[in-house]
Amino acid sequence: MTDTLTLTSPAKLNLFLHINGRRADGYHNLQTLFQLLDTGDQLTFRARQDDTITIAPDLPGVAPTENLIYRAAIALQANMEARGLPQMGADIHLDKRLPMGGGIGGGSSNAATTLIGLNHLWRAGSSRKALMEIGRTLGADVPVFVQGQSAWAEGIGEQLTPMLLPEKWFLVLCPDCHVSTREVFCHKDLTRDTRPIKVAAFSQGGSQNDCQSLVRSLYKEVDKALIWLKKFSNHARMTGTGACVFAAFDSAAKAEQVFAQRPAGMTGFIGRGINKAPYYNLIPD
Ligand SMILES: C[C@](O)(CO)[C@H](O)COP(=O)(O)OP(=O)(O)OC[C@H]1O[C@@H](n2ccc(N)nc2=O)[C@H](O)[C@@H]1O
Ligand SMILES: Nc1ncnc2c1ncn2[C@@H]1O[C@H](COP(=O)(O)OP(=O)(O)OP(=O)(O)O)[C@@H](O)[C@H]1O
Repeated sequence: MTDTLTLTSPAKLNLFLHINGRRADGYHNLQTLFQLLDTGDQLTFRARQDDTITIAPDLPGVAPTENLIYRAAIALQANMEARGLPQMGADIHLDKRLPMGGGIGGGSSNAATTLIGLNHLWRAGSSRKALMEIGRTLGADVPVFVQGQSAWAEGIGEQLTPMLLPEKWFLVLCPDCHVSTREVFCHKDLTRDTRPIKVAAFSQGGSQNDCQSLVRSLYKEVDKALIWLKKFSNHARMTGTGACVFAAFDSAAKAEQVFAQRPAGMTGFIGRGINKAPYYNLIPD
């Protein structure tokens, strides 16, 4: 076993997102289908013998101690201390490729990849389930990335059933605006009374993203991107609370052909749907 590890921290899409109600603690019960993508950030972990955690480079607009990578590392250290294991540290390098605040889960994925990477490097011996519990304290979307499989999700996003989805090619457009997840969930006009559906009843045609109409009305950039993408796909929609929008294609060539025609100034990427995250086999079941 070496003391350095490089992992891809994958993006996710919410193929649909239904909001079924608000809980007493303010969080929302939802149903969603998480699709992992092969596109992601690169994280390199180098173990240290002292207990210091360093992360480079800094993320613009994020205080170092608020970086979800740092918070994940500290949470794992605390868990190890509680189990009487020796403290270790790490120098972590982040090659940020995913847009932030786009609804593709980059921060949550970084946190999950850190839990998995450091659990391995530090020989902490935590199970996938134990790491998912730690992940839950960091954000609603962290457990699905720790589980490392595309999945149907309920509860606040933590009750997960792995799904085998067709590995399509997704064109993701990233409108130039930052949508706050909290702002959307707190908004008075959010649709939050969709009736729960059964997993078998899911089909792209019979589902929606309940945040989409609200976010379209608040952010004209999202609206414009969706109008454009719908010219190429009837199923174009927003992921999470936005701002990114996506459409699925059967081949890379088709996705690239559409992407090449994108409006001037529009950024985005093409990613392949994957059923398992690249780090899936790093944790024993
Ligand atoms: C919208 C999704 O991206 C769908 O995948 C997630 O549910 C959001 O997950 P996340 O970004 O990890 O969210 P968190 O960091 O846990 O929460 C951010 C804020 O979103 C709201 N929030 C989040 C998840 C949820 N099920 N109900 C909520 O109401 C809360 O106001 C919370 O303060
Ligand atoms: N390592 C990190 N990578 C990205 N964002 C981070 C990180 N650490 C903290 N953050 C903060 O978290 C916020 C949300 O980031 P993220 O990229 O996960 O958004 P998102 O794609 O909208 O996520 P979600 O789909 O889970 O709502 C960022 O705007 C940033 O302030």
